[in-house]
Order: sequence, then C-alpha cells, then structure tokens
Amino acid sequence: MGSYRLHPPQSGLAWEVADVKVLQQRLLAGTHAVVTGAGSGIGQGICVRLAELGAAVTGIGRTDSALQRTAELVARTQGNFQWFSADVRDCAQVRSVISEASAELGMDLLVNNAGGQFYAAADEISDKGFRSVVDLNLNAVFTVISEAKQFLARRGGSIINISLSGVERGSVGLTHSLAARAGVLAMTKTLALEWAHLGIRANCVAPGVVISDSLPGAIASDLRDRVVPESVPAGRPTPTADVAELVAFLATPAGRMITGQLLQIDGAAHLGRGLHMVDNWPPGEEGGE
Ligand SMILES: CCCCC/C=C/C(=O)SCCNC(=O)CCNC(=O)[C@H](O)C(C)(C)COP(=O)(O)OP(=O)(O)OC[C@H]1O[C@@H](n2cnc3c(N)ncnc32)[C@H](O)[C@@H]1OP(=O)(O)O
Ligand SMILES: NC(=O)C1=CN([C@@H]2O[C@H](COP(=O)(O)OP(=O)(O)OC[C@H]3O[C@@H](n4cnc5c(N)ncnc54)[C@H](OP(=O)(O)O)[C@@H]3O)[C@@H](O)[C@H]2O)C=CC1
Repeated sequence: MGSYRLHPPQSGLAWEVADVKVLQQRLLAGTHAVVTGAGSGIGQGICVRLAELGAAVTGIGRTDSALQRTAELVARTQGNFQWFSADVRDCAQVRSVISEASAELGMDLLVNNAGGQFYAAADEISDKGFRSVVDLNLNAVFTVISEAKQFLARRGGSIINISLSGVERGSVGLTHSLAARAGVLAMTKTLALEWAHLGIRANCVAPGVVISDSLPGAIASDLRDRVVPESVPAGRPTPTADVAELVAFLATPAGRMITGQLLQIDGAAHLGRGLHMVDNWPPGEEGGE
C-alpha cells in the first residue's frame, strides 16, 4: 500500500455545481432566528438563507453599514430581517438586544457566528491579545446563550455555535482561538445535556476554509490556489452556501435528535495534515492579518 497523498479533484464530479439548496421552500416560516456577526461572510450567508426559507431573522454586529448590506440582500429574497448594532463582548449590550429582539417573537434558532482571531505564535501573544480572542470566541458565546435561554425554552430552540474545523487538534498560530473554540465545544456538549429536557439543542458547526469577501485579497488567493489544494483532501474550500444550508437543516424538525455534536464541514480537512503543515502558512508578517 502506497503512502497517502493528496490528489487534485477529478473533473466532472457531481458536486461541481453552483450553490445547492435542498430544503423545502418556506420550511422555516413562523420561526425566529438570531445570528451574530451578521454583516459579512458566513453570518451574512446564513441570514440570507434563513430568511429565504421563511424565518424572521435578527442580525447582530458592530458595523451598521455591513448590517444594512445584509438587510439589502435579504430584501431581494422577500425575507424578513431586522438588525441591531452591538458588540457581543459587551454583556449589557447583549442582554439588551437579545431581549428586545425576542421578547415578542421568542427564539427558535441562535447562531453564534461572530468570531475571529489573528495568527500569532503562542510566545508572541500578549495576555491582552489572548484574553481579547477568548473574550470574543468563548466568553461572548456564553453571554449570548445565557440571555437567549429564556426565549429558546419557549418552544424548544436550537443553538448553533460556529467553530473551526480541526478544533480537536492543535494548529500553529491559533493557541488563543483553539483554546476558546475547544471551550465552546465543551460548553455545547454540556448544554446539550443540561437543556435537553427543555427541547433546546446545541451543536457546533465547524467550517474548513471559507473564502469570503472579508479575507484580504492576497490571503484569499493564497488559500484558494495553494493552501487548500495542499491541505484539504477534497481539494476545495467550503462554500458559504453549504454552511448556511447545514445550519438551516439543523434548525428544522428533521434535526430534532441531533444535539451535542461537532459537525465539521471541511472536505475532510480535519483528517488531513492541517493548514499549518503547508509551507509559509500561517501567514507571517508579510501576508498576515
Ligand atoms: C480551518 C481553519 C480555518 C482557519 C482560518 C480561519 C479563518 C477565520 O476565522 S476567518 C474570520 C475572519 N476575521 C477575523 O479573524 C477577524 C480578524 N481579527 C480581529 O478582528 C481582531 O484581531 C480580534 C477581534 C481577534 C481582536 O480585536 P481587539 O480585541 O480589538 O484587539 P486589539 O486590536 O485591541 O488587540 C488586543 C491585543 O491583541 C494583540 N494583537 C492583535 N493582533 C495581533 C497580532 N497579529 N499578533 C500579535 N498580537 C496581536 C494586540 O497587540 C493587543 O495586545 P497588546 O499589544 O498587549 O495591547
Ligand atoms: N472564513 C473561514 O475560513 C472560517 C471562518 N470560521 C469562523 O466563522 C465565523 C465567521 O467568519 P467569517 O464570516 O469568515 O469572518 P468575518 O470576519 O466576515 O465575520 C465575522 C463577523 O463577526 C462580526 N464581529 C466580530 N467581532 C464582533 C463583536 N465583538 N461583536 C459583534 N460582532 C462581531 C464582524 O462584524 P463587525 O466587525 O462589524 O462587528 C463580522 O461580520 C467566525 O467565527 C470565524 O472564525 C471558521 C472556519 C473557517
């Protein structure tokens, strides 16, 4: 048996199609979804798809113009979208917007998507830098969930925490973020236990590389042309639309027995050698964030 090596994807595969939408139209009509980090990238894609499926969607983020752009995209689908400007690291702001958004509507789906980090070696991360990333990717998730619980409990709602593919193993340059995401995974499993009797489900959805408009152009092309082909067994990035479709599926009754799970949507990247094994990745001072 030869050693395993990555092969470029064959041409003509069934998955070489534009964004695929498999869920029944209006499947989420009558539901209310709250999405953090709604003004760009994955969060924006999730908002648009949920609204297209009939959910009333509330988006949260810090930048009004970005949230306004999501509102415009949702409007094209005849969907229902409201947004609140808030920093998820600010507990008082979180409590205020979650309760204002959900007092009447209740909450059927909460997507904790706001997140991010900078790439840095562990010995280059200051205490403040570590805490800042953990605050965004772990502490804020707890605050949002804590406030949302009373509304999720009304009808039995679903929590989806957006994570990172490979969260169960290490990755060079991501000490702070992986520490936070591992904490979120443990939190997710624990809440799946504690709140199962309320009908509240909790799962993590962990995308592999998603090349969205938010990434700087040089990073995006390096990921697409070199890093992904060299590290993702499927040889391709994860489309935002695929993440949105999975999130929507988990929110439907068909997902009612799925809870406490980590769903990695990454073309087997988590089983591969890891992005950090590719030369010149993570990006250093020349190309990094
Ligand atoms: C399958 C795996 C895929 C992997 C790819 C993953 C991709 C993504 O996650 S895409 C998401 C895209 N967006 C982002 O990642 C967001 C980019 N980052 C940020 O927005 C910010 O860095 C932040 C939110 C994570 C932190 O912001 P903030 O709290 O405002 O932090 P400050 O600027 O005030 O800095 C605090 C502290 O952190 C130090 N620091 C910041 N950048 C770096 C750096 N590159 N290297 C080292 N240290 C850094 C900064 O210096 C401050 O510390 P002190 O110097 O001690 O004050
Ligand atoms: N892109 C990728 O390859 C991957 C991304 N992920 C994860 O998916 C999630 C979304 O990433 P992606 O769409 O790529 O990145 P973006 O940077 O486009 O999205 C992050 C969003 O979160 C918002 N946000 C950031 N900080 C805060 C805050 N303190 N309060 C409220 N909102 C905040 C940002 O808006 P604003 O700054 O206006 O507040 C932004 O809209 C993140 O958790 C990311 O780590 C996971 C795997 C791979």
